[in-house]
Amino acid sequence: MNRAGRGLEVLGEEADYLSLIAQSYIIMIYPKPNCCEQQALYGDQEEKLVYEETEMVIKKYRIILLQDQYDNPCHLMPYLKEPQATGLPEYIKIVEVGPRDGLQNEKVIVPTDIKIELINRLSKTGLPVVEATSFVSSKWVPQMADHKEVMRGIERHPGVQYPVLTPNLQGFHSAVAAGATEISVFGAASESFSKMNINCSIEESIEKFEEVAEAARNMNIPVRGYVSCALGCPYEGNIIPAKVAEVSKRLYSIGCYEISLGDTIGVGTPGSMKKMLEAVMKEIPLSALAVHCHDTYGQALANILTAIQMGVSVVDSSVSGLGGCPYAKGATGNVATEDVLYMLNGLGINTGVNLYAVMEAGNFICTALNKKTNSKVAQASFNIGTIK
Ligand SMILES: CC(C)(COP(=O)([O-])OP(=O)([O-])OC[C@H]1O[C@@H](n2cnc3c(N)ncnc32)[C@H](O)[C@@H]1OP(=O)([O-])[O-])[C@@H](O)C(=O)NCCC(=O)NCCSC(=O)C[C@@](C)(O)CC(=O)[O-]
Repeated sequence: MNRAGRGLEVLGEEADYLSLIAQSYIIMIYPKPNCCEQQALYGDQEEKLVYEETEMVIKKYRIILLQDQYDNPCHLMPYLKEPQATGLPEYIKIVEVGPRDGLQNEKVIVPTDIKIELINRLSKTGLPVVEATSFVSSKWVPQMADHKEVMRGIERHPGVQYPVLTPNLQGFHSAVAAGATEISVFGAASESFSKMNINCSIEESIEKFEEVAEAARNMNIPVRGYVSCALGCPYEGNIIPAKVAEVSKRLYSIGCYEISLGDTIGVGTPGSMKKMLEAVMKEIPLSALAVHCHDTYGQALANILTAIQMGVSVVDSSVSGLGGCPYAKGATGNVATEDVLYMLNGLGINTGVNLYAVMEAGNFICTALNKKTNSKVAQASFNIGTIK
């Protein structure tokens, strides 16, 4: 069977797509990946063949066939529709941060097997990135002390990246030894927050990140960079957009392929998001920007919409809206992945993620933590009985 040929037919016809499913292959369409995703995905010769044959014909997407990866292929259907002419990005990459940012703030230590099961469930939803844990000091963040066991215990799905936080070389080496293939450094646009969070000034932090980035580059490990307090700081209040732009530029210049702008305490509004992004976009290509919103003041979705209207196409979110930062008092959860997906689905924007499967993963972790979901979408779905 010419699998590549069938893949091309599928783009035009849903019927062909379904017949492909019937042959137990599932088609996934991604925007063109960065090189690291390619490495992860193209270990298999057949997949490589598919890529090479289809890329000539389809400019915007690449196609990969994965055998029986998902229980429910229906979530892939929206890929097949023509994107709406809204001026918004056609595809948005969702970076799921629940297992790290979501759980790091839980007061009671979450058993390692629950963390692993959560990551495994999220991996089956079509999410391209699931941030797994952080290699930080267990004295500072006891909840992440089982980072090695988590990294060793998870099932790695093709096409899914599992980045981990590493504040310094010590964390980097432990992460690599535990099998990490992507890492994130995390700085801040606020001196006070930097000191409270990672016990050093912004300048000192960038020196440490530079060492990490160099070590990572030597091992072909991609590095993502966070800039916390991009829209406000729990200690200093307002942060000027120029400072966010300056720190973002530094992180980009040391080799971070993506800069995630964190509204750490969820104080931003569409107005401040716009001003901050305008400043950052002068220094960094739009394609390298992500937004990471907390929902403390209920502004997260509005802020994300503002960012995507400005062309940002990477959004961090956390299943069930779990989260907070141990060094940002009062910060509530991250924006819920379910709510972001619901909004993006409504805008006709592809994410490749199955909302229903994410809600089920959310139900799993909320049951394990004995807490109610913070996702409005999951709450509404439970209320009307679409999930038991
Ligand atoms: C950064 C450090 C480690 C500096 O901590 P330090 O105390 O300044 O480090 P140190 O170099 O002086 O070493 C002191 C001890 O820490 C150990 N140590 C040193 N480094 C590591 C490491 N990597 N992993 C494990 N252990 C480490 C080191 O071995 C030593 O152990 P001891 O000899 O006392 O037994 C500390 O401040 C820390 O762990 N902070 C935690 C920060 C954190 O995880 N914050 C939450 C994540 S950031 C966030 O949530 C925001 C974000 C990303 O989501 C975006 C947003 O919303 O804005």
